[in-house]
Amino acid sequence: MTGLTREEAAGRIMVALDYPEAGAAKKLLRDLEGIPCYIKVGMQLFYSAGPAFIASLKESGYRVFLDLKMHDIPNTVKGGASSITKLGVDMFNVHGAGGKEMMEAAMEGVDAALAGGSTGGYRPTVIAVTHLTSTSQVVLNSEIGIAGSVEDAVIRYATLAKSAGLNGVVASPQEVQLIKAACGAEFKTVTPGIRPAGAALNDQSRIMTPSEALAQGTDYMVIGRPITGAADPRAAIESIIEELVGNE
Ligand SMILES: O=C(O)c1cc(=O)[nH]c(=O)n1[C@@H]1O[C@H](COP(=O)(O)O)[C@@H](O)[C@H]1O
Repeated sequence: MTGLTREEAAGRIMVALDYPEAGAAKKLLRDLEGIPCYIKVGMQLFYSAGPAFIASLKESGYRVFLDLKMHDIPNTVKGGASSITKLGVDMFNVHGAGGKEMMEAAMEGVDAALAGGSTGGYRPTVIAVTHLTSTSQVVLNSEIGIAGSVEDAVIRYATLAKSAGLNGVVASPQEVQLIKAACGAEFKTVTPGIRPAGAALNDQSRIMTPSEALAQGTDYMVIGRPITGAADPRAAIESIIEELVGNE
């Protein structure tokens, strides 16, 4: 196997900008200047800073994953997907729990936006959340009421997402190999629940270290607090890149 270059390693990292407003997020971006990572904007920042912040990220040349986890009736998700596509993001997500028709509607929304021509024909990668990485086996069975293993439940959503025409899923790195086996190597895996050795778990449950996740074959690892909560965020991401370099 060939090792990753520093640039390739950085490109596998999606930094989660979980901040209350644009100013704090921009400070982090200044700290990370020159590192070619992917940027994830979630609901906290998007509900506050909105499309203007996405536009500023794109103008700065970042690849952007807009993580709004849509989960609604098909018609509403179709409209949401259309609006998101017009923002020109590189990736967005829906909840697999919305079902196949809802996921198909998301793809129709993308097509409708592209047909309108407002994105210059750029097609975003659409992925489905399987089971949140904060969900443990016990919570899945006892609280949510889904019987069986987390792995089986994740694979069910992944195969459903694939059959709906989506490009991949969000899951824990612990399920990557099963997803690739069930859905093919080209089906993207985006994995939060990444914790460098010794880092605080916070509210995550199904976790792995960056190098363990890479060894599973994950395409992208979403990392928030281990970088954004560090005293020196640039040193934190550099140390993760270092861990990944040469390790594919
Ligand atoms: O869709 C996501 O990005 C997501 C799905 C999931 O199952 N678990 C999960 O943690 N996330 C997101 O990934 C990020 C993880 O952040 P940290 O736990 O701070 O590394 C957060 O922005 C979450 O919203």
